[in-house]
Amino acid sequence: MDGVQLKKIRRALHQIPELGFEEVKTQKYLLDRIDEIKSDRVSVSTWKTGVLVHVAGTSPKQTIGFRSDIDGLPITEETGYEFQSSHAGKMHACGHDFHMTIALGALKSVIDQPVADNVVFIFQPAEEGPGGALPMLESDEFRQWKPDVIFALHISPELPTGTVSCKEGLLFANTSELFLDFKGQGGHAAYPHLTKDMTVAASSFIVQMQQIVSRGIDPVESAVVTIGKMESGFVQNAIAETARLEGTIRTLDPSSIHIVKEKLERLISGFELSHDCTIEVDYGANYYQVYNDHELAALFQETVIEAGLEFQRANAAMTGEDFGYMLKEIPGFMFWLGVESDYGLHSSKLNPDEAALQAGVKTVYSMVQRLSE
Ligand SMILES: CC(=O)N[C@@H](CCC[C@H](N)C(=O)O)C(=O)O
Repeated sequence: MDGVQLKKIRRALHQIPELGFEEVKTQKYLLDRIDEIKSDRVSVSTWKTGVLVHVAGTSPKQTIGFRSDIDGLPITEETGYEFQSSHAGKMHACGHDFHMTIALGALKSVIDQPVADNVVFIFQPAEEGPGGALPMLESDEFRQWKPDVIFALHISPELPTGTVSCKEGLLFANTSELFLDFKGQGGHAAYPHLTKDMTVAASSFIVQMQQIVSRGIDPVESAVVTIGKMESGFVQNAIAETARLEGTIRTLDPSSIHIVKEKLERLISGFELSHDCTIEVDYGANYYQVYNDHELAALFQETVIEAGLEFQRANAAMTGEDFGYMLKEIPGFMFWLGVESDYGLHSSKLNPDEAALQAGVKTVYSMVQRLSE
């Protein structure tokens, strides 16, 4: 596919972002495009809102998997693009429109220029939440074409367009979502002494919880606790009886996440006592770390450089990815692809450079060819 075709696909996908397991239009769009390019060596299957495409190799010894996530985020787009999201309050703010486009481009390359091994393209729902990788991995649809080796990409706004970045070992963190529901006695704004103000309790909790990482985790380990959303109250002159905090916990060491949770629960008990309230905690979706296979990451670096693409060694990041579950079971790796955006991932103004699409397709196809030698 040339740059113009890739751009067209990316823009069409960009307009229809859907949340986890609601990717109905996205699935249809993918199936329509796959239908246009498929040959008699191609078999297609669906799992929930996801899609799997198997391309039979010319003399297969193994199956190579490439996975793309397909969901968007509950963010209101502010890019001002003429092709901006047509779904109010939803946006491809994490680049999954790029990931899908690159997967379709690489699929077309594998169909047009066949390789010896079987290749399966996996379009996986619900990466942002509640997590599609683990249930998909366990599904019959996935198991029928289970790859022997698997890889995936993520766009990187911080890297120059087309630069590929990877490392062996740990790439992404262990994660746990965090939802906290505070409940106490609300009342009139003029009578605070007769209430248990949940806005004050939740605000104070956010401040206190900063010490979990700074004083509870070994400084040579890394951890993050972020609250991304806070809700409380209904009107300016009433004291809120409920408050809700939504956030995420990230750690580089899988065991540290339990330490953070244990300290959080102690803090909750203390707050329930001191603020005379109840606090319910829910850890939502938990993702296992993305750990790249050493040999495959080295082979990938060699392949990228030989293909004439720019390569930069990556550092581990506190981002999370449910692709970690696939890597726990199947050897493989994940890599970053530079898209040089003025705004970062999960920004309402994320504006990745579409010139990276062709570099992405070339990278994926070169690695498929290399693995298939
Ligand atoms: C690459 C990326 O941005 N991934 C997301 C994964 C979200 C996991 C889950 N919803 C959580 O927040 O813990 C990320 O935020 O890192």
